[in-house]
Amino acid sequence: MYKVGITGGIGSGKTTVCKVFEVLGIPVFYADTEAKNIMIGDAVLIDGIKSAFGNESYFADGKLNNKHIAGIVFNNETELAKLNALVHPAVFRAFDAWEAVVNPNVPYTLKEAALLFESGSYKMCDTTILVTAPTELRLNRVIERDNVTAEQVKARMDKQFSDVEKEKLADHFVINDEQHGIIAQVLALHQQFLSMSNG
Ligand SMILES: CC(C)(COP(=O)(O)OP(=O)(O)OC[C@H]1O[C@@H](n2cnc3c(N)ncnc32)[C@H](O)[C@@H]1O)[C@@H](O)C(=O)NCCC(=O)NCCS
Ligand SMILES: Nc1ncnc2c1ncn2[C@@H]1O[C@H](COP(=O)(O)OP(=O)(O)OP(=O)(O)O)[C@@H](O)[C@H]1O
Repeated sequence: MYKVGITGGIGSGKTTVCKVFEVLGIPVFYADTEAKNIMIGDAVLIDGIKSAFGNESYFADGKLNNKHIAGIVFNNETELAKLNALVHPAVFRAFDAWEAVVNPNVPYTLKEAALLFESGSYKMCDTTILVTAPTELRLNRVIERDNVTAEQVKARMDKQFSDVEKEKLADHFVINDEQHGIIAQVLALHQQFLSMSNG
């Protein structure tokens, strides 16, 4: 099945863009959401996370203490590498399992991942989309959405490839600023992917 990877820096709007593809009937695998599901469902991973970041990584009811983990990893490269090494292989496996049961009649699938390029998982996709927006707009979107500080968002931006680095690796682009509408851009890409997946 033809596989499209989609990524973009924090707050670029990749999830919002994926929702438009979903309206067109395209199944989307959300790697960030899946990562969170696995982190509360996989006993081996839970143990690994507790030994790396402490028992307070989980609340008594089993929910993930995102703030606790984020506070450690986004301020320390080594700790972030540790978390990525624990979580990313499990997400790759979850994607393979998802793909094996997806409706075989769909023309293509989308894999949404914040770290598509950083993790190397773009190499498993047939083509890629990069969603971009100016840094200031991304910052403001995330501050509003997550009720966090600019410094917290910048700490995550610093741990991701810059848009310049990502642009070198991406095949297609969606500009999600205040001047460009995303719907027309998605429709145009959809037409291209339909012809690619048929050919
Ligand atoms: C540290 C955690 C618990 C913080 O949870 P929180 O709810 O605050 O953030 P959430 O997961 O919704 O991510 C929001 C955004 O933060 C950025 N981000 C998340 N993880 C990472 C990472 N490992 N490196 C760089 N940026 C990241 C992305 O832009 C992402 O879209 C969580 O992000 C996590 O478990 N990350 C590790 C898994 C991962 O790498 N996920 C991303 C790709 S699979
Ligand atoms: N074109 C737009 N117009 C208005 N609001 C938007 C637009 N695109 C995204 N947003 C808003 O900006 C915020 C960030 O968008 P979204 O969650 O899609 O980004 P993301 O790239 O998936 O972020 P993250 O990397 O944090 O997961 C959301 O609250 C979303 O509703």
